[in-house]
Amino acid sequence: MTVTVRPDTAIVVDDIVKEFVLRHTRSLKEALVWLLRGRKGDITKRFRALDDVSLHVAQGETVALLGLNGSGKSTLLKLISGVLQPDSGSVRTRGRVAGLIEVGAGFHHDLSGRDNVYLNGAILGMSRAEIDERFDSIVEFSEIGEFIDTEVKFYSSGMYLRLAFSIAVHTDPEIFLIDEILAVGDEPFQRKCIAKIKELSARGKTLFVVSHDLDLVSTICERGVLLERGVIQLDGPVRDVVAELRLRSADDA
Ligand SMILES: Nc1ncnc2c1ncn2[C@@H]1O[C@H](COP(=O)(O)OP(=O)(O)OP(=O)(O)O)[C@@H](O)[C@H]1O
Repeated sequence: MTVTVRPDTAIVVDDIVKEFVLRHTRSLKEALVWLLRGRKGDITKRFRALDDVSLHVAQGETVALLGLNGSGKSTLLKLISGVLQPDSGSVRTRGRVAGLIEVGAGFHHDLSGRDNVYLNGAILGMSRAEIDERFDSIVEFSEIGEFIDTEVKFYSSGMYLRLAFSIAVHTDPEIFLIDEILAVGDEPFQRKCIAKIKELSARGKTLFVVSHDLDLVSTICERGVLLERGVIQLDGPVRDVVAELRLRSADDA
C-alpha cells in the first residue's frame, strides 16, 4: 500500500508490528523431552507488543501516548526513535529527533559528565563546534555545576536526567520524544523541564510524550492516542482520550 505523506508530516508510522520472544525457563526434563521429540513445537513464545499500529503526526503537533502498563507505549517510542526496528511496517521521521526514553541511555558510565556531553551530543547529531558553543549553556541548564567533571556512574538518577534533558534540548530537535522520565526529577527541575517543553512547542516543534501523569499531559499536549494491548483504541483531543482512559481504569478497578 502506498501512503501519501503530506509535506508538513513529522512522523509516519505505517502498519507496524513488533513482537518479542518470551523465553520460558524450562525444567531439564521438559528440555530433554523437547530434544528427544526432534525439537518439535516451540520452546519459546512470541508476544505481539504492537499490532498493526499506524499514526501520522504533523509538524508542531503535541501528542500524548496514553495507556495502561504494558500497552506498548515505550515500544512505539523506541521504534520512532530508531532504537528498535519493527518486524513489519515502517517508521519515517522528518527532521532531527531527540529522544529522552531511558534515563542515561547513551551515557558512558566511566566517562565524566563533560565527556558524556560530547559523546551524547554527537550521537544526537551535533557537531563538535556546536557542542563547544553550547557547552556552558548545557551545564548551566542542567545545574550539574562542579560535578560536570565527575564520572557519571556517581550521579544520582536525577542528575542523569538533568544532563540528558539539557543535552537533548540543546540539539534543537524538530521532534522531541519523552518517556515518563521527568518523574525522577525533583519538583523545581520538573517545572523547568515543563517550561522548556512548552517553549519548544510554542516554537513549532513536534512533541511525542508518554506519561501516566494525565493532568500533566493534558496541559502539554493537544492530541491524545490511547494504546491498549498494542492496538490504538482512540485518537483525538487529549481531554477526551484522558477522560476515556480514566473511565476504563475505573471500570477495571
Ligand atoms: N525487550 C523486550 N523483550 C520482551 N518483551 C518486551 C520487551 N520490551 C517490551 N516488552 C513487552 O512488551 C509489552 C509492552 O511494553 P512497553 O514497555 O512498550 O509498555 P508500556 O505501555 O510502555 O508500559 P509502562 O506503562 O509500564 O511503561 C510488555 O508486555 C513488555 O513486557
